Amino acid sequence: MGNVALRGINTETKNDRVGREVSSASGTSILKDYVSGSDNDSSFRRSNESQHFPSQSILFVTSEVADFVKVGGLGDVSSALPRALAAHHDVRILVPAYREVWQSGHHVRIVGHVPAHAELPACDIGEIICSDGLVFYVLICAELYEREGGPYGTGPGGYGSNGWDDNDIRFARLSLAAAEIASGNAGLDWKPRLLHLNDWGCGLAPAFLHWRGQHVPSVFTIHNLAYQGLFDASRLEPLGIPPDAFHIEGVEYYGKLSFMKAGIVYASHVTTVSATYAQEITTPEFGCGLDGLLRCKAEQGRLSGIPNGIDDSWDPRTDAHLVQAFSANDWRGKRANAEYVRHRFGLVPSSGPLFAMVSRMVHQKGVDLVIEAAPSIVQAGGQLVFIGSGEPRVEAELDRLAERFPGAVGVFTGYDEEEARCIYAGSDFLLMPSRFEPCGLSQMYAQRFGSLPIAHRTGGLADTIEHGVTGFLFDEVNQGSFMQAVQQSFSAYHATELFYAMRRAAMTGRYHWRQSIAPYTRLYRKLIEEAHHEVQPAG
Ligand SMILES: Nc1ncnc2c1ncn2[C@@H]1O[C@H](COP(=O)(O)OP(=O)(O)O[C@H]2O[C@H](CO)[C@@H](O)[C@H](O)[C@H]2O)[C@@H](O)[C@H]1O
Repeated sequence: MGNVALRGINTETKNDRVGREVSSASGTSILKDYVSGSDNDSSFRRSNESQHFPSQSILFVTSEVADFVKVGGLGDVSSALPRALAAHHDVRILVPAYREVWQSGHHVRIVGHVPAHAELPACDIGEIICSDGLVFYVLICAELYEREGGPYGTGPGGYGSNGWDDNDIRFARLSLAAAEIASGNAGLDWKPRLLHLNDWGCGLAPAFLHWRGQHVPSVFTIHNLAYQGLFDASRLEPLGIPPDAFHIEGVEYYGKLSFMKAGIVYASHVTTVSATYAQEITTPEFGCGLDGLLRCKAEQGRLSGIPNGIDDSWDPRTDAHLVQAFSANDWRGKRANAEYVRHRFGLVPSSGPLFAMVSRMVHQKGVDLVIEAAPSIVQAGGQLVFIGSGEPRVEAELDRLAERFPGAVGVFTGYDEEEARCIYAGSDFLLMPSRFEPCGLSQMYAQRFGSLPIAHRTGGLADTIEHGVTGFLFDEVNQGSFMQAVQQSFSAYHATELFYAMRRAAMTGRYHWRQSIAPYTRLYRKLIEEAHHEVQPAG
C-alpha cells in the first residue's frame, strides 16, 4: 500500500435510459430518445450505422487519463471511452505532458508546436503511440506541467481550481492548444473534425474557437459540475480572453471567470454522464448556479446524458490483482478475497457482512453519513473498510473511527488501485451515499465484483442500481433514510439465498462502454453535419 499508513425489487431495466436528450419546456423536463430500444449496442450494429457514418477524426481532450495520472473517475473515462470509440473512429487524446507521462517510459516524438498567446507560453506537442495503437498528443511545457504533485495541486483528490496557483494558465494553455489543433494551426499532419472536451480543465477550448471565428464543432462533457474552474476577473488579460466576453452570456459567473461556464456556453453540445444527472443539473438544487443556462441548453436540444461504462479489465474471473479469481456462484473464491481484505486492514475474522467505501473522501460522497452510521453497523455485527483520501478533516475522523473500533473498522488513507480492486472483490456491500453523483463508476465496479452498492437514489446511481435486485437505494440524504437501506442490506445478508441471487444479478449487469458508442456516434454525426452545412449553434 505504498508509503501511507494503514490503520487500524424494482426490475425496470436501466439501459433504456441511455443517451437521452433532455429538453425542458415550461419547466417540465421531457426525455427524448437518441437511442431507441434497450439494447443500444446491438441496435447500433443492427442498423449498421457505422457503415453509413464514416469514421471520424475526434480529438478527446482531458486533464487526466489513467494511463498516466488519475485523480478520480475522469481518469478512468479518459482511458476507456476513447479506446471503445476507436473501433469506429480515429480518436486521439490530448493531455498535458505531466511528470508521469515522462516517467511512463513511452517514446515521445515531437510532432507539433503551438505559439505563445498573452501569458500562455509556447509549447511543443509530443506524440505517444500506445501498444494498442491509441495515439496520445502530449502538451509539453516543463514549467507548467512537470511537477511533484497531482494534476490539479499538491493536495489529494478533487478537480478543484484551488490547487496550483497558476491553474488558470495551465488549463487555458491546454484549452488553447486543443483549439489550435482543431484549427490546423499546431503543425500536426492530422486534424480533428470535432473536439470532445471534458470538464472545466478544457472549458476554454470552444470559447477560443468562437473568439477566433473557427467553426469546429465540439462536445463538452460535464463529469462533475461542482468543480467549475473559477478565477478572478483580473485574469482575463493574462489568459488572452477578449474583455467583451466577460458578461452574463459569456464567461462571467457571479463576477468571476468560469472555465466550466465557457465550455457550456460555447460548445456545440453539452453532455453529462447519466440521463438522471442531465435532468438534475437543470434544477437549482443540482445546477450549481448554472441551472438557468443548462435549462436553456436543454430547451435548444443541446444537453444530453450519455452514461459511462466500465472496461473489460474489471472482471473478477480474470483480474490478476485479486488473491483469487472468482465468478458468480464461486463464493469460496470471493471469500478468499474477503479474508485478504480483513487481514490487510487488521480486522478480526468474522461471519458478518463486510462494508466498504472506496472513494475520494469529500463532502459529495456522503462519508459523514457513513461515519455516523459506523457504530450501529459494528454493533449489528458488521465491519467496515475505507480506502481514499480527500478533505483532511474527514481523514482525521476516519482515523478516530478506526481507533475507536479496532478489529472492526480499517482505514487506508491514500490511493491504491490494486487494493481498491481487492476491496471490491472482498466486500459484501459498497457504501456510496453520495449527495450527488453524475454517473459513478465505483458502484458499477462493485456490482461486477459481487459487492452490492448501498447508494443514494441520485444521478447515475439511480440509473445503474436496481433497488432490491442489484443493490439498495435510499431517497433522502439523511441518517434515517440511509440506515433504512443499511438495515435492508443486513436482512438480505442473513437471507442467504436472496443475498446470493442479488449478487448474481449484480455481477451480470451490463455496463460496458459499448453501450455509449451509439449515442456518442449519433451526436458526433449530428454536430459534424451541422457544421458542414454551416448551421452554427448559438454561443
Ligand atoms: N483511494 C482510492 N484508491 C484507488 N482507487 C480509488 C480510490 N478512491 C477512488 N478510487 C477510484 O476512483 C474512481 C472514482 O470514480 P467515480 O466515478 O466513482 O467518482 P469521481 O467522483 O472521482 O468521478 C467523477 O467523474 C466520473 C466520470 O465521469 C463520474 O462517474 C462521477 O460521478 C464524478 O463524480 C473509481 O475508479 C474508484 O475505484
